[in-house]
Amino acid sequence: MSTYSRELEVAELAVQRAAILTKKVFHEKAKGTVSKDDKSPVTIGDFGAQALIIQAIKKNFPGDEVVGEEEASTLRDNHKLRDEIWALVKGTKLTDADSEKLLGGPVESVDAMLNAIDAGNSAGGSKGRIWALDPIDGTKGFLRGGQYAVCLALMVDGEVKVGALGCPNLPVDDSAPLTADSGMDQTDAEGKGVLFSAVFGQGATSRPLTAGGLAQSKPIHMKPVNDITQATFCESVEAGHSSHGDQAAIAAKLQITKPSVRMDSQSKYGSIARGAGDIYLRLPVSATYQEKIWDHAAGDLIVREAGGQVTDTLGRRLDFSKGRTLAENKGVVAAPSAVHSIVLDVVKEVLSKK
Ligand SMILES: Nc1ncnc2c1ncn2[C@@H]1O[C@H](COP(=O)(O)OS(=O)(=O)O)[C@@H](OP(=O)(O)O)[C@H]1O
Ligand SMILES: [Mg+2]
Ligand SMILES: [Mg+2]
Ligand SMILES: [Mg+2]
Repeated sequence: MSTYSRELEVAELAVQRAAILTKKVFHEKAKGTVSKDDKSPVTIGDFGAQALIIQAIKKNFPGDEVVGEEEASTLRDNHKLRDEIWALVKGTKLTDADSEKLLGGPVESVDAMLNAIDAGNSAGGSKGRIWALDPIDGTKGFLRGGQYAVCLALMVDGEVKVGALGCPNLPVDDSAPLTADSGMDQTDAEGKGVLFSAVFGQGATSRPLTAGGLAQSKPIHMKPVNDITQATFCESVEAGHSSHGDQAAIAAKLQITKPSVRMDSQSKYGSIARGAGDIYLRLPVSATYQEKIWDHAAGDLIVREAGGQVTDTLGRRLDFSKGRTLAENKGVVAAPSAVHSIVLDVVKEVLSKK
């Protein structure tokens, strides 16, 4: 057995099972959205997916810690919301009985569900085995029928070793053209949904996210960029999450002519890793915001294993060992290794003029 093969299998199945839940939530009218302290939305899908994934991790690797985005305090006070989530969580399982068994079976009770959600409270850091979990990345995209991702990564002593990204609204076909997703409902066309994964030193793969699809793994690679002016770059939908203005200035300096592709979530990392796009730029808007490790860990590994380089705007590798946030990094620049330094030089030039 190759290194981390069991962790990879558990991660992939856990992400696949969580995506069954998130798809169900999308198709139900009431998505149970509440606002968090930072005004960002969280839905019954985010809580339910976090419970299912942490349950699977704890059953298989009881000593591991989890840095998860959500926590259960609002649910302990709001029983209506809690019960809606419980109905979802207890009704979600994989169709393949052996796979379901491998995940450790269903969550036993409401209390076990709340405790699983709260077990995502690790402080992170540079020692030991710690999973980074974003049960729904791109919650706004999820709500509007755009891109979102179920994201899970294992870090060992601060380095990402395993990553899995479930993207229910991306096409399965690695060569399908990349399209902007703002405002349109891309959900649930038959055959949609891709799972990207990677193990450190073993390459990156994609396969259908659906039942049975996990056996159809194919290696993925970033597309060689021979002429950077023809490159496709992706960026966040929300202008508050990355600077569209700085990104446009960088593209203009690189003489990139194609318009940017705006999509929510780590589906940007998956999309460039399989060569559907080329470059992902995330230039900071705020001087104080620290990126969260769960928004980047799986994508960082998948892009690097597909032949890419990922750094911040100063050229430093993303450092996942600093706790729950990327406290030592500013922004993200991801591109094929062969052209990363060309892009980074222009990023620095544009930022230095501000
Ligand atoms: N101010 C600020 N700056 C940068 N990033 C922020 C900021 N606020 C939030 N977030 C995080 O952005 C996550 C979604 O990132 P995306 O690239 O998908 O953004 S976007 O929704 O398309 O704009 C989103 O992840 P989810 O909460 O999981 O959806 C947030 O963690
Ligand atoms: Mg969120
Ligand atoms: Mg996120
Ligand atoms: Mg999230």
